[in-house]
Amino acid sequence: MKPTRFIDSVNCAIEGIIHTARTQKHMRRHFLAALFLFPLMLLLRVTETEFILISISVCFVLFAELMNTAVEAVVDLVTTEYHPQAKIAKDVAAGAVLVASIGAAVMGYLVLSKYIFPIYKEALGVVGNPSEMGTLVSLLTVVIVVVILKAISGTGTPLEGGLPSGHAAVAFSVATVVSLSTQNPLISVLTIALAVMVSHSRLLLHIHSMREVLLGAVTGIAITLLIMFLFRYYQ
Ligand SMILES: Nc1ncnc2c1ncn2[C@@H]1O[C@H](COP(=O)(O)OP(=O)(O)OP(=O)(O)O)[C@@H](O)[C@H]1O
Repeated sequence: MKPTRFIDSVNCAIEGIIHTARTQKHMRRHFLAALFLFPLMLLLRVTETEFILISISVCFVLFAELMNTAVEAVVDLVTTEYHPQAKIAKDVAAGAVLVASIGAAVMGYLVLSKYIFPIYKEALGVVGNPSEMGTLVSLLTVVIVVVILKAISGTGTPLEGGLPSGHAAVAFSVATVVSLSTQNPLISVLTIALAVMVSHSRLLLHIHSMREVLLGAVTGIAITLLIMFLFRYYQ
């Protein structure tokens, strides 16, 4: 039935949002990101203007996702068969979400990096610069531990597949070493982005599952930090 009262219209709008959150995993991720972001902004004591800028970016992403879901519903109503025009409509709507998300990520970076980077730099300083020997030993240890874990789990071959992902372990180990060597948060973020891309490629190639990649990343980071600590302690 068509709503006649204002309260009914608001109810319908909220139902639309709930439907989107229930059916679209991206919307749930956007909501989770927002849930994490708002307390973080309060914790970091961002200025009022910065709070407004990030809030607008977050609303814009949610808005784009709602529009994307509406376009998908209308297209599916018209046809569930493959149609080039249907593809264009859905792809353009998805493009809108992508543009809004990139905008929000850039805004988040510009605003939050100046609060987070000094804390991150301090954390890197706690572990300190790795020595050449420490770097070699940590990389070698990561490879050995990965092979042992693969043997224990009885999955994959030493160089491909299985638990954990060796590529993810080495990529994150290298990212950790580079982060500690440079003590530069921006370079650290960039190398971590590269490590994430290496790990993601293993998922795309269906060589590893998410669990294997995550365990690989944790193994790479944990072992590298441990070896760096040990070298610092005994030198
Ligand atoms: N009827 C169709 N005709 C042609 N291509 C289609 C059709 N339906 C979906 N597609 C293609 O599949 C993609 C995903 O569409 P789908 O309806 O599955 O949305 P979704 O999985 O919810 O995606 P999104 O991540 O964008 O929300 C579209 O971007 C489009 O390229």
